[in-house]
Amino acid sequence: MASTIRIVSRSSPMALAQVERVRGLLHREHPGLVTQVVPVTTSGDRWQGALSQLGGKGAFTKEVDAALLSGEADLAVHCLKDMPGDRPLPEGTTVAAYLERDDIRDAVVLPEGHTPLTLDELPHGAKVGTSSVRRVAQLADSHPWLECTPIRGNANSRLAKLDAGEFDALILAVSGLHRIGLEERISQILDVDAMCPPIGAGILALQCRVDDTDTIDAIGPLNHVPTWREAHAERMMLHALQGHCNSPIAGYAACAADGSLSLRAKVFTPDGKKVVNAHEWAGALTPDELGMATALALLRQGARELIDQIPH
Ligand SMILES: NCc1[nH]cc(CCC(=O)O)c1CC(=O)O
Repeated sequence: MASTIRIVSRSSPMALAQVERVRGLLHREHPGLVTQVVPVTTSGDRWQGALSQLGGKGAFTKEVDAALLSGEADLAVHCLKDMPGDRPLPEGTTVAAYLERDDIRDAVVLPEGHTPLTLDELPHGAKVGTSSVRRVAQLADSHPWLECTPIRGNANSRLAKLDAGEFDALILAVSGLHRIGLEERISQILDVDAMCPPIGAGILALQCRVDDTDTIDAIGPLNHVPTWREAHAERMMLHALQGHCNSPIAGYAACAADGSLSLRAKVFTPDGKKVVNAHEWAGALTPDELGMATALALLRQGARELIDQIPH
């Protein structure tokens, strides 16, 4: 069993909070274990422009992967939703555990001290800060009077821009706000039917080297099986769709208490006017097979054309 585990982390408050959660779980499981944090800055953190101009995929994971593969660190903690979905993990690494899933919903946040409002109550032309093509597409259709405006940076810096008056509202993940201790900033939680979450929402994935059996053994007890099943179904669906970073894709698997697994998924046009929608139950299928079946259901309805028509 490992005596020390070095955990590579981006330096945003959310990333550091995620690492602290993993350290807490590891220390509870293995009281003698020593953990260390190895900080990195990724190109996605440095670049404030559109992610598509950065080669898009992997902007937040490239430097983290390098630290793992070079042996500078043993473990990486990723938001699953930020892991590239169109390509396999870097050769030599694996996700050896998924932590129990947090809230998958998005929330509306208003400037500090503002009276709570729902999206429906925001005035005509209100500036809503979000760069997510998934959020923009759904809002364009459901709330056409709002003006989505790009915003980048970590959640804390986005909130600072909101409080400085640059935006009238933000859309942020409920789970992320909890992780940085700012859930009291939530003005409205958006139901999954109103704002379908991204693939992998609220899931932390623990990545390590495939040959590092010490670390794999140490993190094994942290794996949450229902989350693992949901993650596999969602990720296979995303992989089979072969989206790009401008394709509004949304969806979530749900593992019920009796173990039955379902997957709902949607692909939108950027203006949200057209949507293809699938909802499949696993029955006897494995999570991967459910993901593939759901992707096929979307492709039969024209998802490929929809995705390929979007410039990227
Ligand atoms: N794109 C940044 C990011 N990556 C993961 C989360 C939230 C936590 C999660 O879903 O795991 C966030 C912040 C946000 O979208 O508000």
